[in-house]
Amino acid sequence: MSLLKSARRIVVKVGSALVTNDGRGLDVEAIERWATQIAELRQMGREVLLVSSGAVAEGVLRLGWAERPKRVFEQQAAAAVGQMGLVEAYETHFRAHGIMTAQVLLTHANLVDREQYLNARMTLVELLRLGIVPVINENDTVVTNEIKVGDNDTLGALVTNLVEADALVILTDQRGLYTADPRSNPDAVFVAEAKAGDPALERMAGGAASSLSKGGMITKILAAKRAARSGAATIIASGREPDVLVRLAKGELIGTHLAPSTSVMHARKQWIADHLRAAGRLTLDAGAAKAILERQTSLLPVGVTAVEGEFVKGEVVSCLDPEGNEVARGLVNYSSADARRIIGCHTEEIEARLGMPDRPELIHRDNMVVR
Ligand SMILES: Nc1ncnc2c1ncn2[C@@H]1O[C@H](COP(=O)(O)OP(=O)(O)O)[C@@H](O)[C@H]1O
Ligand SMILES: N[C@@H](CCC(=O)OP(=O)(O)O)C(=O)O
Repeated sequence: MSLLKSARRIVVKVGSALVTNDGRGLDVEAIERWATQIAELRQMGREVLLVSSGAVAEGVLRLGWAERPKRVFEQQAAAAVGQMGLVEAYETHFRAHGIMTAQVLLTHANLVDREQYLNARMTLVELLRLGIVPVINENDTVVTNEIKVGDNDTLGALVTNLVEADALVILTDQRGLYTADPRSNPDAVFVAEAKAGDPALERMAGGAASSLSKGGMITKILAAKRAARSGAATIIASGREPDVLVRLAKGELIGTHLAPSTSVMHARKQWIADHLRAAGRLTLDAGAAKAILERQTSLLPVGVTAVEGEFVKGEVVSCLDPEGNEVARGLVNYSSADARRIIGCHTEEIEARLGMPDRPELIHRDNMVVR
């Protein structure tokens, strides 16, 4: 049975190629169809948030450029132009069903700052309570390559976790996941059901098919793995399949269904796991890495052999085993300068090194997510 049948709160993500009719211009008929389907979902008692790509692709078209520009400031200009087209189209077509839309542009920085994260969550939940469909995109105009989420499959998963949605539906230009990219492998076999997070899926999925899109199938598979941590199911399906959302919600099996595992991460730990970049890195000795992996213990300074990067207390840092593999991430109790002074120390030596008593752990287990 479709994983959407019992989902009450749903994030729907639509990709650039779909939204812009393969780069020919905003596909207003497709937008009209999705609005009609989402209106019907709402009548079925479901809450829907829409994550829409297409700002850059539409902007490129409106500006008369031949292809997606390489330079960041040109992409940002295109996004600002194209986003106008997106919101206008969504607002018009949802209004025809008596539904208001709200534009929400998010950045990675908004989602890692705890206060902004909680604010974004409250705002989105309030919009849903008011019966509004939030239309979400990355705020491309203000983010640079280094600090952006980068693709809307990942943004869709972050939003799913943020609002604790039950399901993420990724609509794209393929039926779903195949064992290899069907464009270049005619023998590829369709995958109807799998477990989100299964590493075999990552080996099947390739990159984006055209310069219009960013992610490809791999970001969709990784998005499913990310969304599964908060217990959400992911469905990858064709946005061109007639009535796809409504049929899924009624229980029909369409597309690839990726079920979450049964263990769900606590919301606060989820927020830590959804930091896409760590502010610094701690290298652990073999004993500390093992204790964290096997017993989920706190990280004490005595088990750390090196500190890389500059960070302040409370930032997210990555913990590496002696071979350099990430074993955990967590909120650090010390700045990088203080951490460098106490690594290798036993707890009773910390006070002497720093001149004052402080927390015994570098990262407390409650603030740590084991990979
Ligand atoms: N294993 C796979 N199964 C299906 N599609 C794949 C696979 N590997 C790569 N792809 C490609 O991913 C594309 C969809 O991703 P993308 O172009 O980023 O779309 P969107 O704009 O919807 O995010 C497909 O058109 C397909 O060519
Ligand atoms: N924020 C960008 C998203 C680009 C993107 O992720 O595209 P896609 O891989 O088609 O979902 C835009 O609106 O153009």
